This record gives sequence, C-alpha cells and structure tokens, in this order.
Amino acid sequence: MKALSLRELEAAARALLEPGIHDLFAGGSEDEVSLRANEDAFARVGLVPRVLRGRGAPRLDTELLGCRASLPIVLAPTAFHRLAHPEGERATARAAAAAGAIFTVSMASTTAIEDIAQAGGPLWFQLYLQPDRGFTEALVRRVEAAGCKALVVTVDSPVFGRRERDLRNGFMDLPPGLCCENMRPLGPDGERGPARSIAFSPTLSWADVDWLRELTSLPIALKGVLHPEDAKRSLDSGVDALFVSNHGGRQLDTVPAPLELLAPIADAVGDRLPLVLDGGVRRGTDALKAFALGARAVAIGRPVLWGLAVGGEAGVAHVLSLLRSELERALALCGCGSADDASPELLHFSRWEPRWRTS
Ligand SMILES: Cc1cc2nc3c(=O)[nH]c(=O)nc-3n(C[C@H](O)[C@H](O)[C@H](O)COP(=O)(O)O)c2cc1C
Ligand SMILES: O=C(O)C(=O)c1ccccc1
Repeated sequence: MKALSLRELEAAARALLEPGIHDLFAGGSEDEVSLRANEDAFARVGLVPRVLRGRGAPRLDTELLGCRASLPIVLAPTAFHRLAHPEGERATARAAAAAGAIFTVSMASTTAIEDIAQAGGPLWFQLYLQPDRGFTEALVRRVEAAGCKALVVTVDSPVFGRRERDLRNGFMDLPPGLCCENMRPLGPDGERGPARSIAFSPTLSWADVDWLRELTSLPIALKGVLHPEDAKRSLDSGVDALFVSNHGGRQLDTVPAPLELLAPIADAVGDRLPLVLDGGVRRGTDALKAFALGARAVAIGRPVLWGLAVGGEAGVAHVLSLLRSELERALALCGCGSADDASPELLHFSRWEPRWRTS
C-alpha cells in the first residue's frame, strides 16, 4: 500500500529497518528537545488563507545557487544511504534527478561522488572542513570534477553531538563492506585508498571559510547558521547561501526550531543571501510557512531515508511527489501563485485566550 503522507512512510520505514539503524536515522542528541521542537514549531503556526486572488496553478520551479530546480525542496545531506537500501545514494540521486530536485550529497556518503553523479541531476556537496587542508583541497577538486554545482559547508559540528540512542545501541561504525567512499583519497591513476575518518574540528574559524572561498569558484553555502550575527558575518566572507538548520536536532540540544529563528536571520541578510531552512519539514504546508518567513527553499533529511528504506529509488521519488503535490495544494489554497507570493500575512501565531461575550 502506497503511503499517503510522510507520516505513513515514516511508520513503514520504522517497521522495516533494523532497530539500531532506525534509531541512528531517527535520533537526536541528548534529550532530543530540538528534535521534537522542529516538527512542533510547524504545528504551532497557523495559516490564514487569502481568497479570490486568481493566481492560477502555482509554479514551483526555482533557481538556487545557479541551479535550476523543479521544486524549492532540496534533499539535505544525510550520511550512510546504503544502510537504508543497498543501492544507497545512487537510488537517491536517480529519484532526485528524475524529479528535478537538487540532491546535497553528504561527505559521509557510502557511494563515491563520481558514481552518484552518473544519475545526471543537479548535485551539491556537503563538506566538513578538515584540519588537513591538503585533503580538503583534493576533495574539493574531486567534487568539482564530478560536476557538483555548490559546496555546503556544515558549521554546526565543531564536535559531534551526543546521540544517546546510538551509544545505547552500540552503533560505532559502518558494517564491513561499507565506508565513507569520499574519504578514500584518489591515487594518481584514480585508485581509491583506505577511507579516512571524518574529523570534527573545534579550531575551525571564519579564516577557514575565507581559505575555501579563495580555493574554489563554486558557490558556497554555510549549513547550521542560526544566530543573526553569524548570518551578518557570513556576508563578509563571500558565501552565497545559508542553511538555517539545527542539524535535525542532532548537534547542540535545546537549540530552538530553525523555523522560529528564521525571521531575524532573514532580517539580518535581507535579499543578499538566499536561505534554505531544514528541520522537521514533513508537509507542503510546512514548506509554505518557511517561505512566508523568508526561506527561498526548504531541505528534507529523514524523509529521504524513509523513502529509501521503503522503496529505494521509487520510495524517494514518492517522497518528492507527495511533497510536490502538497506544496502545490497549500499554495493554491492560500491564494499563492508561487513560493514568492508567501508572506507573513498568511501566518497566525496563537496567543489564544478565551474571550467570552459578557453581554
Ligand atoms: C541520519 C542523518 C544523517 C545526517 N548526516 C548529515 C551529514 O552527513 N552532514 C550534514 O551536514 N548533516 C547531516 N544531517 C542533518 C541533515 O542534513 C538535516 O540538517 C536534518 O536531517 C534536517 O532535519 P529533518 O531530518 O527533520 O528533515 C543528517 C541527518 C540525519 C537524520
Ligand atoms: O549523523 C549526522 O548527523 C552526521 O552529520 C554524520 C556525519 C558524519 C558521519 C556520520 C553522521
């Protein structure tokens, strides 16, 4: 039976996945306060539709970091797709390409970027800047050669968040036969060396972003910027976009939902930087709320893994098709002809108190 919603797909994936893998995907850090906050934030904002605006069937196509996309929903970088399905990132990439969606490949992908690029769709590449600049530079060249259109530098991980589900389950590393394929340095004849582990470095600073800016002409997005002062600071480093993200509640716990932090960031950067929001986007209405608060696009993490687990390429295609039709419907019901038509006037923030008629 085909899932009618991402909620149904989540339940189907849970039933199929080995519990430890399910927890690895589903979990957040520490008390999972941020994890819960992400979805809750969308439920707490209401939509107040405008009527009779005659905007016609909504258009979803957009351009982001020089990439055309058929919808403003990006696949967020998530590690280890081959734990969800044997075809892993190849299946994800084929589904994204067929849907005209941008796929952000994780540095921790279990398929090499060159193999993922075979699918032919628009790709961005997510990078954890490594203290070994020589390695980072070689990887950037590799990613450029593979045809990736942008780098997404994750800046919310100076250390790895404490994921207590994984500690309890004893998930330590990938099983034999799987590794982070992009962490295997290429030799002179393209042969792949042993995989290095990904370093998370608390010494990274804006100077490293400046270094990367000099190194490549690819557009650069910073992922995990949540403070308006950091958003402003990023304007000085020549970056091209920001992902407003709390890493799906997997890094610092008790960070508020990105949806709640979006407006001040949009104020801080104005029209100078496009914003991509991720965390808890499960419905077309969620995406619409993010657009109304200043996001140019949203990104989805876990739903892609649910789709993969349930149906490989077809499962991911189903995720994208559900969200596409939900977003079209939400826009039409709000009287919007495109995501650009969404504005805060559509939003209702409840401070509801009963007021009784007394006379
Ligand atoms: C299993 C899993 C693996 C992830 N791996 C990465 C990663 O390798 N790099 C990264 O920047 N973010 C990673 N993220 C965070 C996502 O890019 C994204 O910020 C988050 O999943 C969005 O929230 P959502 O899952 O509620 O849609 C991962 C998230 C999950 C759930
Ligand atoms: O799980 C994550 O959130 C994540 O970012 C990650 C990064 C590297 C390896 C495994 C997971």
